[in-house]
Amino acid sequence: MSDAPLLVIAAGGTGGHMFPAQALAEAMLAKGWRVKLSTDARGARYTGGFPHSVQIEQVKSATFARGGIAGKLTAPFKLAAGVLSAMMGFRRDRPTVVVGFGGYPSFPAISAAYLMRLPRAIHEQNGVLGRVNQVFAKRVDTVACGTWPTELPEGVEGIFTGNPVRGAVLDRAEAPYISPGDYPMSVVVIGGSQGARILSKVVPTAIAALPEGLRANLRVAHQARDEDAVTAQQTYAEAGIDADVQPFFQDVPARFAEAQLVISRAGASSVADISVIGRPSILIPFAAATADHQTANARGLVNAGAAIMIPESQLTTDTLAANVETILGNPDGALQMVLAALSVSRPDATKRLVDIVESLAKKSP
Ligand SMILES: CC(=O)N[C@H]1[C@@H](OP(=O)(O)OP(=O)(O)OC[C@H]2O[C@@H](n3ccc(=O)[nH]c3=O)[C@H](O)[C@@H]2O)O[C@H](CO)[C@@H](O)[C@@H]1O
Repeated sequence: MSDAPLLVIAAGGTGGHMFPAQALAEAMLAKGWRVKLSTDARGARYTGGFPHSVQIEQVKSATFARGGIAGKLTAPFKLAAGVLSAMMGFRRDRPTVVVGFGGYPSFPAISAAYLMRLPRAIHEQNGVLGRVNQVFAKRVDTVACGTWPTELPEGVEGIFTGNPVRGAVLDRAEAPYISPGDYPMSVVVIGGSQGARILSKVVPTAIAALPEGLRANLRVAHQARDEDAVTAQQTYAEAGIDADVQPFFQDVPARFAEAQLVISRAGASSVADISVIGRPSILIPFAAATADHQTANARGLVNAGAAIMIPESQLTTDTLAANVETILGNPDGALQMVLAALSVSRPDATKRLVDIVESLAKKSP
């Protein structure tokens, strides 16, 4: 067996937890470390992009949030079995450092690391700790935060690392910005990985309601769910707006780079992409997100003066149209928003995470 140091990454559930985990895995392999990933069946769906040399271990994950009464009753036993199995694995593998990225599948490995006093950290992507990260915030050496500020329990000091972003986003970090003016301009509308119904309802009518002079200059790229696409496209067409409506844009980084304005949900990665490329934005947090974490995600950009936040409850054609006009009607203000977004961005989030792992490794017995 190689005597290279071993990083165990524990993550799961959704892509939101898995993508930053993948970024760290790639960076540590490049540093000559071995990497193991501990996840569950749901998380395993997002492992396609992980390098082949990452050994993937599937754990049985248990959550109190699903599975009805039977699920709630058996969850503690499943969790305990998972922790025991992780401890046996750690006795064999002797990890140098363990890092959790949230989600229930990260519970067994971080618990085992805590019980065995192994150097350990968690990374939280959102501005509010998820349930599992909440449990461990006081029981790890380092709490790394993808969003800043993050609401942390009293006595816990987080480190702002940022959320790792894709290479295609980094390639366009600080892309030159053409301030709004009397020429063709581009607006990008995205609703997170699944698209957002409410944006398809309100954004096309708001754009259609803009003053003629402004509207005539706009091209819109709008991510819409299949069931909303036809109506959205029609509304744009009737208002004479050149709109490209798709269920998912593969080239969001390139489109952001060309955009004068982004209208978006406030998922952690969307916010990170907007910050790193540096674009003015109107953020509409998903009101039903756990602990309203999307509002917390938006706060950094809003406080810096880089974004306008519209709560879902206040999202109407009129409020949105007024805010779009405010941004696109003020070239200097739009440029200030770009600079503000860049001032709070963390394009080096992966490197900051690597630094944390390397400094924890010094504590390894
Ligand atoms: C509904 C919900 O609960 N969403 C959660 C989910 O976000 P969800 O996965 O929806 O969204 P994120 O904003 O974190 O990530 C979306 C990513 O997809 C990209 N993109 C989007 C649209 C498109 O057409 N093409 C494209 O490439 C964005 O640029 C971004 O990089 O996990 C995040 C991280 O825990 C949370 O912050 C979100 O609250």
